[in-house]
Amino acid sequence: MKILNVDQIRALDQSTIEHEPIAPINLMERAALAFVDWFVDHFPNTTPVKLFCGLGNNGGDGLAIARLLLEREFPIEVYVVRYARRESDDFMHNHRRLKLLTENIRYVEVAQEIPGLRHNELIIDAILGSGLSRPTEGIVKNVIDVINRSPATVVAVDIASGLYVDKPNAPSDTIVEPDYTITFQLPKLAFMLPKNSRYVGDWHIVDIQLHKRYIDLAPTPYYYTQSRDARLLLRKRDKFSNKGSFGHALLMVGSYGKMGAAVLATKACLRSGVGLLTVHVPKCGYDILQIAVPEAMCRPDGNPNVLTGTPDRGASELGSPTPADYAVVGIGSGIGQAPETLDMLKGLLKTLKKPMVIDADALNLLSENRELLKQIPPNSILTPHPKEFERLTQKWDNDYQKLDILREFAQKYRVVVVLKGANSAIATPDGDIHFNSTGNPGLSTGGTGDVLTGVLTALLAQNYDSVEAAVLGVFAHGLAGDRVAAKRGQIGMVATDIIEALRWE
Ligand SMILES: NC(=O)C1=CN([C@@H]2O[C@H](COP(=O)(O)OP(=O)(O)OC[C@H]3O[C@@H](n4cnc5c(N)ncnc54)[C@H](O)[C@@H]3O)[C@@H](O)[C@H]2O)[C@@H](O)CC1
Ligand SMILES: [K+]
Repeated sequence: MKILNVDQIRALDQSTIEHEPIAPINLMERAALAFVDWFVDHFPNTTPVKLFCGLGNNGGDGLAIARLLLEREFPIEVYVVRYARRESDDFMHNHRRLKLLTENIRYVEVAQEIPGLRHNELIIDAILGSGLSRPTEGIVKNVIDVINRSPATVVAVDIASGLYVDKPNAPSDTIVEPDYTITFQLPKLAFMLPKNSRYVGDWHIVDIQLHKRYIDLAPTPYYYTQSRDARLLLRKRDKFSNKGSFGHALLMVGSYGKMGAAVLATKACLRSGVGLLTVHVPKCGYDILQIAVPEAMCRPDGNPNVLTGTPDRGASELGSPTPADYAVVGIGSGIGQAPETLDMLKGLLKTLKKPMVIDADALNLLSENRELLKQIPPNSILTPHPKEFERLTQKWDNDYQKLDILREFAQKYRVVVVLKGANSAIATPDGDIHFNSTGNPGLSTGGTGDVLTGVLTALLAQNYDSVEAAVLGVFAHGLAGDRVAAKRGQIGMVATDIIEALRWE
C-alpha cells in the first residue's frame, strides 16, 4: 500500500471529486460515515461524547460525524473551536444541517469556555487535519492541552490535531495525544515514525473509495506492507521441486558464549524454506549446533572460540566448498568482534559477489571499518537496529532526517537496509522505503534479530530478490511475533517462540 504526501492527498481528494464524480460535501459525508461505522463498532451509544471541531474540512467531518452519532442516539455535545473568522464551505453546510437536529452546539473562543472532561467520556478530535500549516497556538493550543490532561478516551479524525502529515514537528509543538486515530484511505507518513507514537495511538484506516487510478499512478518512495502485499510476494512450491531447488545457504555465526544466537539463526533459516543449510561456527560450537539442530550441516572453524573463516582440519578434509560456492552467506549473529573475525569479513567481502545478509557484530565490524562498506556485494541485506545504524552512519535530529540518512545509505552502497524497530523501515537501493505493519513490543528481546537473519538468509537462498526477501521476511517475522503475542502475551515471548510461529502458507 502506498503512503502519499500531503499535496498528493489533497490532489487525490480533488481527483475523486472530478472523476467519480462526487460533490465535495458528499465525499465528506462518506468520510464521516466511514468514521462512524468504526466508532459504533467500538463504543456503545450510552457513552457520553464531546466532539471538538475546527473550522476547516476536518471540522466539517466532525460536524457530519456529530449528526450521524446523534442519529444513532449517542449523547453528544459539540464544541466549535473558533480560532479564526472564516469557515470552509463544507463546514458551513454541515453546520446548518447539524443545527436542524440540535441546539447543543457551543463555541469556544477563550479558555473559560473549554468544558471539563471526565474519564468515562469519549473525546472526538476534529479540530485540525491534514491542512495543518503552522504550530497550534492560542485557543487551539489551550483546548489541546485540556484534552491531553484529561483522563477521557480520545479518538482523532484523520490525524491528531497539530501533527504534520509528512514533516517534523518541533519538540515544543502542542499536539493531541489520542488513544485512536481513524484515518481516511491511506496511512500517513507521520504514523510510521517512532517519536510520533503518542500522537497517533492505535491507528486504523477506513476506506472512503478515493480515486483508485490516482493512487495507482501517484509516484511515491513510501510504502506500507500489509498482509495482501506480503501474500503477493510469497511463492508457491513447485510440485516437482527438490531440496536443490531452494538453495544451499551458509550461515557464519556464533562465538564462545554466543552459540545461542547461532542456533536461533540456524533454526529460523530451516523454518523459512531453505533447501540445504551449512553452518560455519567456531569449534566450541560444533557439538552444540549438531545436537540442537540435526537438520543443519556443520562446518567447524579451526579456531576454538571465534570465527576465522578457516575450517578445522577435519572439516576441510570433507572437501567443503568455499563461501562463494553457496547460494547465499548470512553473517553476524553472535560472532563477536575479534580481529581474526574482522580479517575473515574482509576476505569474504573481497570474494563474494552474490547478495549477503549482514547482521549484528558484522555490522559493528563494518562501522569500525567504514572503508569496507563499498565492498559489500550489491543488493545485500543489512539488518541494523537504530543504534547499529547510527554507528554505521551518524546521529539524527528527528525521525524524518533518519529516513533521509537511511535512504542515502541504501542508495550509496546499493544495499537493502532493514532498520529494525516498530514499523521496521526497509530502504532499497532505488531509494524507496517500505514500512512494515506487523510485530509488537514483545519482539524487543534477545535473539529475535538472529531469527530475522536466518529468515532472510533462507529467502535469498530461494532466489527471492533482495527487496522482496526483506519486505516478505520482515513481515513474516513480525506476524509470527503477533501470533505468539495473541497466544501467550508479549511479555513472556522469547525468540524460540517466533521461530515456532513462522508460517509461510
Ligand atoms: N483530502 C482528502 O482526501 C479528504 C479530506 N477530508 C478532511 O479534510 C481534512 C483537511 O481539511 P482542510 O484542508 O480544510 O484542513 P484542516 O481542516 O486540517 O485545517 C483547516 C484550516 O486551518 C488552517 N490552519 C492550519 N494550521 C492551523 C493552525 N495551527 N491553527 C489554526 N488554523 C490552522 C488552515 O488555513 C487550514 O486550511 C482532512 O484531514 C480530512 O479530515 C475528508 O473530508 C475527505 C477526504
Ligand atoms: K483531527
